[in-house]
Amino acid sequence: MRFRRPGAAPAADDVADPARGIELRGVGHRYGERVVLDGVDLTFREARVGVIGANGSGKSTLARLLNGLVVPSEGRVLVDGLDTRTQVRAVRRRVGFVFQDPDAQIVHPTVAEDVAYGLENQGVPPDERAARVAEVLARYGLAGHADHPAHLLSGGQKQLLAIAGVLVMRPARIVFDEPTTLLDLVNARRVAELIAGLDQQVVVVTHQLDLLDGFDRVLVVDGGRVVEDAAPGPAVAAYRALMAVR
Ligand SMILES: Nc1ncnc2c1ncn2[C@@H]1O[C@H](COP(=O)(O)OP(=O)(O)OP(=O)(O)O)[C@@H](O)[C@H]1O
Repeated sequence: MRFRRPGAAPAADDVADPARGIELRGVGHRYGERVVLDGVDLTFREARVGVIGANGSGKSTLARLLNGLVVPSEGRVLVDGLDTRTQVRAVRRRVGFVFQDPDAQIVHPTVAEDVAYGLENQGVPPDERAARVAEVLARYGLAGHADHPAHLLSGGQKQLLAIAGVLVMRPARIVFDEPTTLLDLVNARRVAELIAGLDQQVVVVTHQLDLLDGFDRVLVVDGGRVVEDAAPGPAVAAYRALMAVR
């Protein structure tokens, strides 16, 4: 039970409103002088959102804005009403992020330690931690690898481990930045099936267009702007048309 002094400011999570989803308001981003996103106004409430576009169009930057890995040079990004600029810790608890390269995410010597790391950071007690780690490793076929050195896993297993490390934190939303790019067809299909089965809201940046089958909404980014925002069929057609004239 938590007590609050009358009139005291509420804790960040107390004011979060999950019905608001993820909002980008008047967002622009520059790296130095270079403008990489401009005039982006979006609200994501759908369960499955895809982001596609040419290399360098700004997709990863857009993805990184969603959990505060990048703070916009202009405008605001709100997650359930929480501002990524001022409430980044609360935002990160709500939005997990899976990188293209799992080596960027795997930091601990063994598989189980790696998955436990975030929970430890959040002060989850050891018994609960062990149970949650065991559950998530079993779910993603890594139970037999719990004590193995993480860096010796195959590329596909590493990606599953990186995803397990995010899922064990139970975020309400997960952003995947090109999660299948480094994987062979079998592992890419496994990751696609895993994504399809998640209860969370999912935003996926990808060049693998069939990953978007069944998605609710797909954005096409070009030159730092969202140039199409539609169902997968029309969005992919717009992207193909755009690429055909280059
Ligand atoms: N940290 C950074 N510092 C400077 N420039 C950057 C940085 N990150 C990205 N950029 C530049 O911003 C632009 C957009 O990059 P971003 O990674 O968002 O594109 P992308 O659409 O995800 O590309 P890809 O499909 O190749 O992964 C690119 O020109 C890139 O070189």
